[in-house]
Amino acid sequence: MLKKHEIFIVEADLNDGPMLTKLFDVVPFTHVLHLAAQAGVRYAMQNPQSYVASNIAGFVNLLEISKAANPQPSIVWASSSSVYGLNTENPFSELHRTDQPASLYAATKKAGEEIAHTYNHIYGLSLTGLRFFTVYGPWGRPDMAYFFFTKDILQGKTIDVYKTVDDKEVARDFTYIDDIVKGCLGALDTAEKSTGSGGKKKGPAQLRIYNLGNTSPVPVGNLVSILEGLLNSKAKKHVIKMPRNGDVPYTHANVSLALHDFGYKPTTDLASGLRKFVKWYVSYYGIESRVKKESSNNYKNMMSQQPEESA
Ligand SMILES: NC(=O)c1ccc[n+]([C@@H]2O[C@H](COP(=O)([O-])OP(=O)(O)OC[C@H]3O[C@@H](n4cnc5c(N)ncnc54)[C@H](O)[C@@H]3O)[C@@H](O)[C@H]2O)c1
Ligand SMILES: O=C(O)[C@H]1O[C@H](OP(=O)(O)OP(=O)(O)OC[C@H]2O[C@@H](n3ccc(=O)[nH]c3=O)[C@H](O)[C@@H]2O)[C@H](O)[C@@H](O)[C@H]1O
Repeated sequence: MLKKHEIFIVEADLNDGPMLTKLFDVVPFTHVLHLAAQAGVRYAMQNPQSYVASNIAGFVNLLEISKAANPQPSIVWASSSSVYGLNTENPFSELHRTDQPASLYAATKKAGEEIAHTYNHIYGLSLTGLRFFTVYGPWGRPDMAYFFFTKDILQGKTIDVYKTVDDKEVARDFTYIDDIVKGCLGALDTAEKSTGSGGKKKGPAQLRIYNLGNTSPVPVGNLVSILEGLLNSKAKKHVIKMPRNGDVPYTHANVSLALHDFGYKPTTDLASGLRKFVKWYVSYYGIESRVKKESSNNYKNMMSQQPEESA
C-alpha cells in the first residue's frame, strides 16, 4: 500500500524499532531528513528523560536501522546552535569548541554529533548535521519566546525579558523557517551516498556539520520592539537577569561553510520574518478583526502585503 504513494505520513516513535524496520523494509529510502527530537532548552529541566529517549536513544535507533538497510540512506539531521554553549567566540564557526553545553538539551544534541561520527566511521553512513539557530516563523513552537511574547503582548500579560548576569542584552541569531528549509534541501541535494561498512569507494562517506543561521544576532529587546510595532500594542516588560535555565548570552552563526558547499544564503531579516509570523498568527487564531480594530498604518501595511510563499 505504501509503495503506491509518493507522499505518506506514518505516525511512529523513533524508539519503535519494529515499526521503523518495517518502514525501511517497504521503502528503499535513499535519503532521510531527521528532524524529530525533544526540542527546547528550558523544558529539559522539567522532563530530562524525554531528551535522552528522543535525542539519544531515538537517534541511535534510526542509525541502527539505517546502517542495516539496503540501500543505506544518506542522513541529514537537525543538530543545534546550543552545542556552542558558553563559547566566547563571535561568530561561531563549526571548528569552534562544543564541549561546554549549557543545557541537557544541548548535551543531547552534542551527543548526537558524536554518535553520528561513530556510525560514519564504522558503517560508512553518509551523515550531515545542521546546527539550526533559533528558528521562527508560521506554524512555529508555542514554547519559544517570539511565539509566547506575541500571545502575551496581545493579551496584555507581562513578559520576562532576559538580561545577562553582567546586565547586557541577550541576543539570538534568529533564523526564518524558509531559510532553514532551503538549507535542509541544499544539504540533502549535496549529500554523498552512504558507502556501507568497509565502503565500496575509497573510504566511508563524509560526516559533515554546518551552521544554518542568519549571521545577524538581534537583542531580545529588539525582537519585543518589532512585535510591539506589528501588534500595535505596548508590551508589559519585566526585565530580569537570565535564570540559570540552560540559556546562553548570545548566538551568532558563521555560515561560510554552508554557503561554500551548498549555496546557503539566509534572505529574511527579523522584521520581515516576524511580519510574516504575525500575519499568520492573527489569521490562524482568528483575531484579525480585534487586532485590525486597533490597527496602526503599520498593521494595515502589513496586512495589505501580498501573501508570500511560505515554507
Ligand atoms: N526551533 C528551533 O529554534 C531549533 C533550533 C535548533 C535545532 N532545532 C531542532 O530542529 C528539529 C525540529 O525542531 P522544532 O523546533 O520544529 O520542534 P518541534 O517540537 O516542533 O518538532 C519536533 C518533532 O519531533 C517529534 N518527536 C519528538 N520525539 C519523538 C520521538 N521519540 N519519536 C517520534 N517523533 C518525535 C515531536 O512530536 C515533534 O513533532 C529538532 O531536532 C530540534 O532540536 C530547532
Ligand atoms: O538555536 C537553538 O539551537 C535553540 O533555539 C531555540 O532556543 P532559544 O534560542 O533559547 O529560543 P527561545 O527559547 O525562543 O528564546 C529566545 C530568546 O529569548 C530569551 N527569553 C526566553 C524566554 C523568556 O521568557 N524571556 C527571554 O528573554 C532567551 O534567553 C533567548 O535569548 C530553541 O527553542 C531550542 O530548541 C534550541 O534549538
